[in-house]
Amino acid sequence: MSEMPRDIETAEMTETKISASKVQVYYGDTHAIKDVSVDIEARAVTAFIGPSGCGKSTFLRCLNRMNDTIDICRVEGDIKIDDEDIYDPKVDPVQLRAKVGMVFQKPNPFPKSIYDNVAYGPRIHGLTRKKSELDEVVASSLQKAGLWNEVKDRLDGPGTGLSGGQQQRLCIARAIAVSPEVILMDEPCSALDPIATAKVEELIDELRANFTIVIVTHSMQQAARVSQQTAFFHMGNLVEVGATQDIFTNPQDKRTQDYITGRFG
Ligand SMILES: Nc1ncnc2c1ncn2[C@@H]1O[C@H](COP(=O)(O)OP(=O)(O)OP(=O)(O)O)[C@@H](O)[C@H]1O
Repeated sequence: MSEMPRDIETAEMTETKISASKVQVYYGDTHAIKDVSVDIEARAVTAFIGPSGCGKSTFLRCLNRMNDTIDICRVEGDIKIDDEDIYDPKVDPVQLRAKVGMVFQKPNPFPKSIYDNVAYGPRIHGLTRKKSELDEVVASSLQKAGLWNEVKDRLDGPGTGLSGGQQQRLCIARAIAVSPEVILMDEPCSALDPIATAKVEELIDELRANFTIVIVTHSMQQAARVSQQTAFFHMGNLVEVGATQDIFTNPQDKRTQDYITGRFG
């Protein structure tokens, strides 16, 4: 039995990795994210759910400054990762995106070999000194992504020659190869069949031991299966955030309840 006082125990269990405060996002005149504040737990999976167009992907892209690449997009407010302001002019977005990796809806391997896909990040960031070290990073990233056994005999083959589910796990291996702390996933299973989806979900569950994961999903079943924390967005507002089990069994806001019971969305 734990001897730890309850409040200390709870504080340790919910270490915050990302803290967003009063975030606004505009695309030109469109106010896409409205005053969103949320803490994202370290080494856990947080799911962003909500109806189409509610701002899930926009908010996700704020977390590694991917919105910087959209000309008409303007982000205001504070986002800190481990207490560092990621919008500080001192922060190099390229370095930030190594620390906060991203996996997209459609698997997007580079037109290169499986090996070179995974080696790409470590090479451009100069993370390894010799070929044997790079080999080791490639192998361990593919192992962590649950793909090693399927590709170890064809590392020189093209990444695009893999099945859709394998390609998505290759993209996850590519993200892992630069040792990120956070992995953002924007509907990572929407292009996959149920078996490939199950494998990626299993992988997400394993990865949360070492990474902070934020996943946008249209599937409430998926959010319930893979996440520990769920945030419900509606029309640019963050309506409710909390433990996944509480959001799905005891939502506090009528809009959350209507969404999870399928009344809209
Ligand atoms: N590049 C862009 N330029 C202009 N408006 C955009 C852009 N990207 C998103 N928006 C607008 O911002 C709002 C939020 O879109 P976003 O894609 O973040 O929602 P979402 O919840 O992820 O939607 P979905 O579930 O359909 O992917 C929408 O009104 C959308 O039209």
